[in-house]
Amino acid sequence: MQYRQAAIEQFVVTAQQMRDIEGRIFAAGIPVAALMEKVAGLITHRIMQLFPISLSSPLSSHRIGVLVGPGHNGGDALVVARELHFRGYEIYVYHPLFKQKELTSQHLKYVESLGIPCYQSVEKLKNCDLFIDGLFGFGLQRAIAEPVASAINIINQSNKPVVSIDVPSGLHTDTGEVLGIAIHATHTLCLGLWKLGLLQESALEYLGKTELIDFDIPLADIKAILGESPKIKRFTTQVARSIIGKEKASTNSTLLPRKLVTHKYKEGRLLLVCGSSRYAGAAILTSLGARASGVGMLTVAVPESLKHLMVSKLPEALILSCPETESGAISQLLPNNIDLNSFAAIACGPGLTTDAISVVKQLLNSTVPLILDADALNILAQMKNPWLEQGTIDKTRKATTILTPHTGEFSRLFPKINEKQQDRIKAVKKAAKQSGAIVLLKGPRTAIANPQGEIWINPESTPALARGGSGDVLTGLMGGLLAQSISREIAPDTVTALATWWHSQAGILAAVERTELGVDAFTLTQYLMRVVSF
Ligand SMILES: NC(=O)C1=CN([C@@H]2O[C@H](COP(=O)(O)OP(=O)(O)OC[C@H]3O[C@@H](n4cnc5c(N)ncnc54)[C@H](O)[C@@H]3O)[C@@H](O)[C@H]2O)[C@H](O)CC1
Ligand SMILES: [K+]
Repeated sequence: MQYRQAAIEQFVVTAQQMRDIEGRIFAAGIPVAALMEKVAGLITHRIMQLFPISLSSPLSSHRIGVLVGPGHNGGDALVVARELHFRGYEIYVYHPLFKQKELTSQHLKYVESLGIPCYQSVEKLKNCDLFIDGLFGFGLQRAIAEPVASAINIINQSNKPVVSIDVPSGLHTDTGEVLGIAIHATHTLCLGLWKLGLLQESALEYLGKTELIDFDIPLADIKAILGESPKIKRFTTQVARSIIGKEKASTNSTLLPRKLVTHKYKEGRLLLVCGSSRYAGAAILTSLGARASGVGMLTVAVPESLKHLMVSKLPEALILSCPETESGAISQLLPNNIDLNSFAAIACGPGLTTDAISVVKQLLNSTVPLILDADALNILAQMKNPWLEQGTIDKTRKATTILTPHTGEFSRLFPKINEKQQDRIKAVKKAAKQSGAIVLLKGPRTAIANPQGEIWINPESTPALARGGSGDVLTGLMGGLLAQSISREIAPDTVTALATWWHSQAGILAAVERTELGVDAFTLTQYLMRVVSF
């Protein structure tokens, strides 16, 4: 059971893939009506848990308005309506005039025969305490028109809780965009497998709390459509656990478990290149992020004016003081006797300013796994070179390159890939293929793509992280994990996703304990240690 649950939670499907998977189980013999009964039974059970009839409050406080569309989403909703009716809830049905699918119209007929009031005007449901949205699921094909659009508007204005079945009606199942108007759900019960649209930024404000209702689709049928190793996956805590490995030390002192016999050079050598006299804090935050990763040896290259500050903040780190420009940026990367290729990984960018051009050029010519963030990305975007155009950055460098832009940096790096229009997941996939790098596109649902088209999505985060400095912490943390992963043979895109997961879990934990206002970047670095003992 454990294994199934962990696997199921990772999968992500488009509407077509869901249709194909369900087509297989129907072809294998389960009647559509039987599956609908099973699914709707699971939904009913969950709704009764979420909204129990408490004996103390009169039944009338459990008036439930059920919104029924013409397809099987509506069919689900009618079965739920019927079952809640038998369990004492007061049910009212709204079913706009549509040509209904056969099974749906049969269920409507039976619901009416039970004396459950069914209306074609949503006004009649205005005294309900709760709504169940069964208007459209993954069969939505076009923008929602009248009269359903007005009905949805009335429901949204009612400020009553709404439980959406499968997908909030009006959201595109794959891109998450709003087709005309969409239900603002307080809960979304996604059926069977997570729909891609629910992981898209544009959908987030419509979802409410999301959960998956597993209706026992055989794994073989899922893999027959998605493949043995699906291209798009959710990076869940179970995935993090599986990467960290069962042999985790019980002390959980580091995220990547260590052998009893080890030494600092075996736990990774990381070089950070960051900071400027204008942005000294970025160098500190990046270094604190790296420290939290448990990396064995940390070297930080900063402009000479920051050396003493950095030594005082990070006594354990080797601080390299570099010559600086008039503006206080690093002008020359390192004293000659430092071999860049002696590091397991390099991370560069936070607080660099765009004056540090020669630094980025020098790092690009190293043959070491390299993370470029912040101003290193802006410098890369300004450079007239083939790095980003011919899918060559990894081949030219003969080492992994990881780019970690937020939306603004992304559009400067990849101006032709306008991720605002299309879905961000498609955009980051294109960018990775076009550049040959691993590309992480930051956001409330950060997506990480490798050049082979495989994508990790971070399914859980917190608005508390939308603050200056939290990206610097991520860069340091990611660099530290990358440096340690080389000896553990964990793929760099997986390490990137692991760092993202760790960073957001720390943010979530900090927000719970200190509210979303209490998660400044320095505090975040302190919570990173708290996550490992999960
Ligand atoms: N496939 C199954 O048997 C199961 C599906 N599950 C549930 O059913 C829906 C998917 O059902 P489907 O009938 O394919 O489509 P919808 O109910 O999502 O859409 C309704 C129907 O409406 C038409 N339509 C599309 N867009 C519009 C529009 N803008 N305006 C008016 N009408 C529109 C179109 O013809 C659609 O067919 C899935 O989400 C689940 O809820 C069960 O869970 C499992 C069995
Ligand atoms: K729905």
